[in-house]
Amino acid sequence: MADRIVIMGPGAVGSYVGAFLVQAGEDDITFIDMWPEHVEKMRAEGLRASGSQGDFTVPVNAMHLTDAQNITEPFDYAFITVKSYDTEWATHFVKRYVKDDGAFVSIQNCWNDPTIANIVGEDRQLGCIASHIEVALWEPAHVNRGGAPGRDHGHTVFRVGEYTGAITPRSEALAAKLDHIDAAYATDNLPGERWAKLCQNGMGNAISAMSQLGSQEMAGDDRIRRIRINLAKEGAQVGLAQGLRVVEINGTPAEFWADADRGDVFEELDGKLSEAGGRVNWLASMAQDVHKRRKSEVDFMNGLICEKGRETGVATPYHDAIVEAMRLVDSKAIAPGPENVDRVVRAIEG
Ligand SMILES: CC(C)(CO)C(=O)C(=O)O
Repeated sequence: MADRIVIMGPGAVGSYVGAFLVQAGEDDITFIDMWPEHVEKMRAEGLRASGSQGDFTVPVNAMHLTDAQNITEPFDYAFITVKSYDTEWATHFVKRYVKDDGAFVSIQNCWNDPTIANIVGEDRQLGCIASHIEVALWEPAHVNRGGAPGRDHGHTVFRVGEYTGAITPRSEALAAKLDHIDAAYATDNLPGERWAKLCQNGMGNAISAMSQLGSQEMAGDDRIRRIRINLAKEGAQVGLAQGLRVVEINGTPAEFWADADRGDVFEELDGKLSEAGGRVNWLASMAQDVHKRRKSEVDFMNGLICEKGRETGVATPYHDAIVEAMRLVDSKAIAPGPENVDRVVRAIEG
């Protein structure tokens, strides 16, 4: 069925998803964004998607925030794709343009589903995890995917779940739309999926952001691998302590990460990480933000793991140190660079 979909805040993920949905030609897609040059260039030249899945440009309907007042026909879906710290106002802003029975889909990192559900109602909220999509918007109107397509190696990238839990015709229909881009499924386990992605981001994004090292450089550095294993261990322990059905984190069960203090488990995880540099030396989204001198999502990512750790009585010293260092980067008190890895090591290990 053709739906009217608005993509609210098309950064890298929103632009990538939107470009493919426009190309698929089944739905009517509108982009609303706060970056004037992005909107202007999309209007003038179309939206280009390049990288591991080919290179194409599609004409798109792109609007500045100030144009939205002219929207007359309400949308069936709003895909919320802004950074976490913009979720609240962006949801309020777009809500008036969505049908009363329309739905809101968080295609974001972190765990913004409760924030959106509080604004629109639980029964109108869905979350979509984009697992290992690896996309970047380095210039207006051009999104690039560095990561290998998940479908090629049995990995499901898009996981769509209702806030209220059960798989529904709506979550299945959305998964079918996203399956045009890469492998997708509907899930009845949004919190467990979210937490696994949070751990995946929590173990990589901030360390990449503060050091400005890419995925291959991080895979080749034994200190960074040790930090990352401990970050994943803490994240997995906190997720399991909350009673979540945490799905695999980077292809490995959460219980295994949680057990990383055992020497043999640590060795196995270390071996896996040393081989997981990826197809290109990729900068995680938080590293892209720091590079662009934008605010990071650290409080919504590692900060959330610390907060839930305190609630469940699980110690999170690595995440605490990461949050502290990233706040210094965010406030420009320290510059990003590889020396910040030593700062984190010193803060934890003395
Ligand atoms: C895990 C990773 C690095 C790729 O999907 C990501 O989600 C991000 O860059 O935020």
